[in-house]
Amino acid sequence: MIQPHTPDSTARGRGRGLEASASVTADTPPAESGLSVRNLSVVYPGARGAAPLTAVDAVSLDVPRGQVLALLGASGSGKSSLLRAVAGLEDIADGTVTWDGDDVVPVPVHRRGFGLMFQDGQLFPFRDVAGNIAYGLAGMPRAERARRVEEVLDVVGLPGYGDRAVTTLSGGQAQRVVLARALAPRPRLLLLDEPLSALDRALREQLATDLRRILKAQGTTALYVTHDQDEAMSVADRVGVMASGRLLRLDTPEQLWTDPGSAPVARFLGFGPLLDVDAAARLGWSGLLEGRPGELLALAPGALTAYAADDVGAGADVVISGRTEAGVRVPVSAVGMRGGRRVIGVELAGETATAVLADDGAEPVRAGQEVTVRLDPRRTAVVQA
Ligand SMILES: Nc1ncnc2c1ncn2[C@@H]1O[C@H](COP(=O)(O)OP(=O)(O)OP(=O)(O)O)[C@@H](O)[C@H]1O
Repeated sequence: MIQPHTPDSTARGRGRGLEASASVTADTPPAESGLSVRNLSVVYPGARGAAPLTAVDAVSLDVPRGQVLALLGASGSGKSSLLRAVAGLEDIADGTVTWDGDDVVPVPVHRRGFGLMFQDGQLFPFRDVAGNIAYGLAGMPRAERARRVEEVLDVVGLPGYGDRAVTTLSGGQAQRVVLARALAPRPRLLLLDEPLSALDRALREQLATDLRRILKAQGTTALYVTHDQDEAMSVADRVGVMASGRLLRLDTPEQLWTDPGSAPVARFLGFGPLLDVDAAARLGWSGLLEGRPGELLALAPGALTAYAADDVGAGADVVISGRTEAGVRVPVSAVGMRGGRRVIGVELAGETATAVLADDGAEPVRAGQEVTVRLDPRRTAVVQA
């Protein structure tokens, strides 16, 4: 049975603006511990007379020691430019980057004590696994170096792989070696740019979970760039959502899901449709927007359940603001499977929404027929337009 809805149970953080939702602002003093970025901008010169391009636009954020922060955003949103600027690989047009309160901008890349891991880690093909990992440990006594190589191979789940030729590794194993190589010198900050993007989905999911475990076990401070929201949410303590060079939002995965704050962030996380008060009223759901004038009701993935049978008495009633709402009859536009469950596309307020098909014993559902959809109010959020 779905619990009675109270507006605050699904839509917290009233009145959060885009700017107010980032956890630090340009005026916040740099943190005494860990990475602090203030008002950082990266501007690329325009090619052949074109206007310069602001790839990172006045971004401020902190990564306290031992925390993992993921930057999430669509292609071209400026994530890599920000990461590269922190690494020292890109000039900054404005702003500051500090570690433990010390300015690192004048410090050359290789002296920052930051480690880097990219999508294609580019192992040296002529060195074995141990040789690749030891590469960053020059200057360490031989025996200690060998011990550290063994240690990080254990950490990434490849014990005893030191003698293997890197050309014989699978894609997943190769990226584990790349991670081991990045971790070996114990960087004070690890910068990871789409480290799993070249892998297939199943491997990506497994490695994302492993990566989080490894980074947390090592106490690694990390900035992690990805366009994959599941990856960001599984790896990071906090997730920053970027669009057009700006940091729209920075929060814990849980808080982002319960309160995305604004329409662009909600859309990027996969919420939809986003209903204004009129559309919500036509569907009988306007109670969820009570006291939130001008804002939108955002439906999270899985918010809708569809019942094919005419008699949907078996389905749970939805209680919105003390009223029991009947289901809504809508036409089916598409049928399919997702994550092993039958899902259907339904037309809702001019948008196609996905509903999970309830196992109500009905005949197979076809495009064009009508079904009843019910909303789980706990899977909604109220966001600024
Ligand atoms: N060296 C460069 N010179 C000029 N423009 C660049 C350069 N690098 C990136 N850009 C532009 O800056 C913007 C931000 O790019 P960036 O690579 O930082 O985004 P991103 O979010 O990491 O995207 P992706 O996920 O595709 O890598 C894009 O419009 C891109 O075309």
